[in-house]
Amino acid sequence: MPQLAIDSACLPQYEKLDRATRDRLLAATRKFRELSLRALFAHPDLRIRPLTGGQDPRIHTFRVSDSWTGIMLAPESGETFLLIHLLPRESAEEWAGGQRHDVNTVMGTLERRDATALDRHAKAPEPPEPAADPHLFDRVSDAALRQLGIDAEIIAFCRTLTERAELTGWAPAVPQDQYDVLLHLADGDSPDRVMREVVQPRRAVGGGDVGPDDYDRAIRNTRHRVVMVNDDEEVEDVLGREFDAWRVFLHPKQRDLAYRPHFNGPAAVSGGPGTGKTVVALHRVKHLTERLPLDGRVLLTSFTNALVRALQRDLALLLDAELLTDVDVVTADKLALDVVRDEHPELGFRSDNDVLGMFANVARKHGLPWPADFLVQEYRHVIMAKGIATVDGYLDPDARQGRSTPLSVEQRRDVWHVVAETRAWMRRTRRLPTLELHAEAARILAQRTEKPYTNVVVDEAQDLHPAQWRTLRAAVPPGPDDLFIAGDNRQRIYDSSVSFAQLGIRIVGRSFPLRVNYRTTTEILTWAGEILRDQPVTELGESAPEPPGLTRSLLTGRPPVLHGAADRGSELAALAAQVRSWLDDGIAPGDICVTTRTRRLREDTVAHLRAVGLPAAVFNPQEHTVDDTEIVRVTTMHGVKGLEFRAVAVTGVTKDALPQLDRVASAALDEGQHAADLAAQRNLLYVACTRAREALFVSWHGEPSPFLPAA
Ligand SMILES: Nc1ncnc2c1ncn2[C@@H]1O[C@H](COP(=O)(O)OP(=O)(O)OP(=O)(O)O)[C@@H](O)[C@H]1O
Repeated sequence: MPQLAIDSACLPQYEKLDRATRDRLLAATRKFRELSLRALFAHPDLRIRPLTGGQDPRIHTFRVSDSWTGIMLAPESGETFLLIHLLPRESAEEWAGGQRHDVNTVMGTLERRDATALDRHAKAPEPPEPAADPHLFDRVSDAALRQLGIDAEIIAFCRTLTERAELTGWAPAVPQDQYDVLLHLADGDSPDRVMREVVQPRRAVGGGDVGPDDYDRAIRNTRHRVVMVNDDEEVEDVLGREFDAWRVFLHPKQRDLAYRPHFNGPAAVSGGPGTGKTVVALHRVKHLTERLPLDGRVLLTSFTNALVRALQRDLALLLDAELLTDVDVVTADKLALDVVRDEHPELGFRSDNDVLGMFANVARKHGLPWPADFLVQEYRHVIMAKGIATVDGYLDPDARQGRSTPLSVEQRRDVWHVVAETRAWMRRTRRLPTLELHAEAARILAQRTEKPYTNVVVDEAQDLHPAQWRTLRAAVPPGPDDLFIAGDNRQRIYDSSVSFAQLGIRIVGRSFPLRVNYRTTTEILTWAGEILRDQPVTELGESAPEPPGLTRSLLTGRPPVLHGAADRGSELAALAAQVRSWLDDGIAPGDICVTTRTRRLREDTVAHLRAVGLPAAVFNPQEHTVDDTEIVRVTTMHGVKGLEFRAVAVTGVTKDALPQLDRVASAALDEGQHAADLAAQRNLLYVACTRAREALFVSWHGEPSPFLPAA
């Protein structure tokens, strides 16, 4: 019986069909699965026709409705039909006539090219050019290109290119996997690296070569663009999910990481914004849950309540209801609170502001010279970060490694005294701040022989404090697949720095980068990348620099709009005009997000937008979900962490606000902390700007922030 596969190019087209046409398409796809080849080709309604004079004899068209045509690859010998595209009748034949499909025998994938356009290019007379002009791929030999799966036609084509932009302009015509190889080479990656990162992950499952005529196997191996469907439900499920393509079409590297049978210990996935780390984490949960022992449980955790709720929603799209019950999706803080409350139900929660006040009180009582800020930092970044439990531990010469303010032994004794007294006070009053809850949770979990989880998957890992990591580490027995960690140090916006090795999380040899951005246009990503110019990026959980490598987007669009206003009133007026213009362009209010530097400005901005008749509301990621489509959300820059919107306005990027110096430790107090706090604020601007999918508006009043890229 024939099999049916669907190319991802059909998804956005399906969105354009009305209900009746969708039903007709569904009925047609049923016939492709159920009828014999003879009956199919003779079917009067379907009117399957080969193209006359097309580039690819396997391409056929069929009738979906009077106005829509389906385009199908019907292999001569094989069993598998591939639905390639859905197009309005008047444009279908012209498009289909130019396309050709070939098996890439090196990667084992099925690729499509615009053969007519490439022919035309090959036959065009060479423009006169100076002989010495370098070509884009001069440094790569034909033999190396062949090994990377570039075929003769594309080798000849790429030898004519002199600039990257020429290559990207040809993206729709060049076979998709070969295009990816060429883009990596154009960005300076070595052939060895391209082999490792692009070619190998695409190679056929089960190994071995895929022959040039083995269309069936190539179709099955092209899982990043093609999905096999077995029944009506699956067809509808795939086609009706343009915005959830991540559920079905994983990048080969994403699939490799998510569905690798086992990692022999903790594994980490890093990569710039929008590279699909969350997507990989979700698929990893699917993989782990499907293999869970009878009494096993999986924990999926992220940073804020809003992110946790978004993960719950997305996981429900990926997992059967039965499997979902084996997964807890909660923040690390909620886990710690539950573990502690289990043993001490009476314990309450204490805010960080409260902690600052307590330190100030105790220091004053003892007449000590340090400001409360300094004591809180010593408590947070030394004592709690390193898990120091005794004065001797604190007096150890290595304890304060990385802190730049020297303290004599006597001074350390004084600091320890203040910290110990404050902590005792917290316990006496039965109200603990987050870090204390984690210390207690980790202690309780360490004593338990039965750990609550079989596997722990962590998203947005870059901002967790070592105390939070200790809870997560203690929640799962060490061993294969214990921790799967996704994060990006470019997006670290809080002040914690973490050494996985010191926390007993050994990821050496199991740390993998993702490099394709699926969210943001090249224009926005490139501009935002300049915010981090000269700022070295370290590897997740380590102090070593991240290996070099570009994050690239395959999307293109308009450059960011930058607006400098004379005063706050004019800035707000420009913001309102921008939001209105996005709404006029058909962007739904819920697809628009405005960020501000502080909470006070957030409230103020909402009030202004409402006053001019725009549907705006405050978004607080600890309280709200991200599903409301009726309002423009206004949130702080911290509040957009991990989220994305079609259009984002980043406001108040003013010299006095970024960096906000009252949130930066003074260099006199601790130089290292000063630099780390500044870096976190620079990252904050980067995070806010990289939430935009299509449109980014950045504004300030008075002098612009020094973090902004030079005009
Ligand atoms: N294979 C894929 N196919 C289609 N869309 C994808 C794929 N992978 C990721 N995406 C989409 O790209 C966007 C970014 O993905 P995701 O949120 O997982 O990235 P991230 O690396 O976690 O981002 P960030 O670090 O910026 O929070 C999402 O809209 C996601 O659905």
